[in-house]
Amino acid sequence: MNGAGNEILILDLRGLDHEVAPQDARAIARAPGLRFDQLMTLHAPRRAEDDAFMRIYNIDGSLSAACGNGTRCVAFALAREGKDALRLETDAGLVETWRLAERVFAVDMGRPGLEWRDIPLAHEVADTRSVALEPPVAGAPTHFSAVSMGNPHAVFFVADAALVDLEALGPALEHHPLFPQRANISFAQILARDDILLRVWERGTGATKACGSAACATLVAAARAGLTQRAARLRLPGGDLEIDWRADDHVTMTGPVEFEFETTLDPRIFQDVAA
Ligand SMILES: N[C@@H](CCC[C@H](N)C(=O)O)C(=O)O
Repeated sequence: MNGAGNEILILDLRGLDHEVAPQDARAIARAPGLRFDQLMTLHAPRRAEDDAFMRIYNIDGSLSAACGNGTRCVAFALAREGKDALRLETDAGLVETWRLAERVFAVDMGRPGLEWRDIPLAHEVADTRSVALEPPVAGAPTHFSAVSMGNPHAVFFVADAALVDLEALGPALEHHPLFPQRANISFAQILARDDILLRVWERGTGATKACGSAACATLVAAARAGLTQRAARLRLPGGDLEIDWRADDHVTMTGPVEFEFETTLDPRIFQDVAA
């Protein structure tokens, strides 16, 4: 499936007692015809009130605790079972989803983490709204805003997002010593007080057409800096997301999903990797 162009592979393990190891996620990422930005595994719920537990893997096999676009894709997959509103548990806690139209879903992404330990950053900073990039990275802005949406985000405000060399700056910033758990890197251009252009380098995956949690983190960072209102359209290369930082401090993300194809996994993809 894809959510605003962010490519998501959902592996439904609800009937099985099986965990996907990082090397399995990497093997699936390399299997012919199975490209993804994130692999979402669905598991039986651990609490009676939830619909499923889900894990989120990047291309490099690393785990994330949040994936906004993937969560909308899971919501669409489970809507085929007649559930238009869901409670999904992740390693970061509960996310709730609801359907607004045939292929449009909203996700309550929870409260942003704004303390330096929440992100986490490598050392204490007084104000996560403007963190000095030390040591500096050639070609990158000198300051960024740090936000956790359950996963770590660094948001750089730039005058022209199209001019950013994402392939060069993305890896250097993802692995910057300020981020002990690495970070998702966003370059945001403010178009209006309710309109933001965004390009994202995702931790563990690379440049993607969209990143829902980055869109949420960017809106929070922009509103904290007084650059926008608390609700805005985020324009990403793969499509638009509507983000609302609500008065109760939760962030709601709304956007499209597309179903691409369904298949079963050929176990030989794991043997190939072992060999
Ligand atoms: N594409 C996702 C974010 C996926 C996780 C991220 N790469 C991380 O490691 O935190 C989204 O839509 O939020």
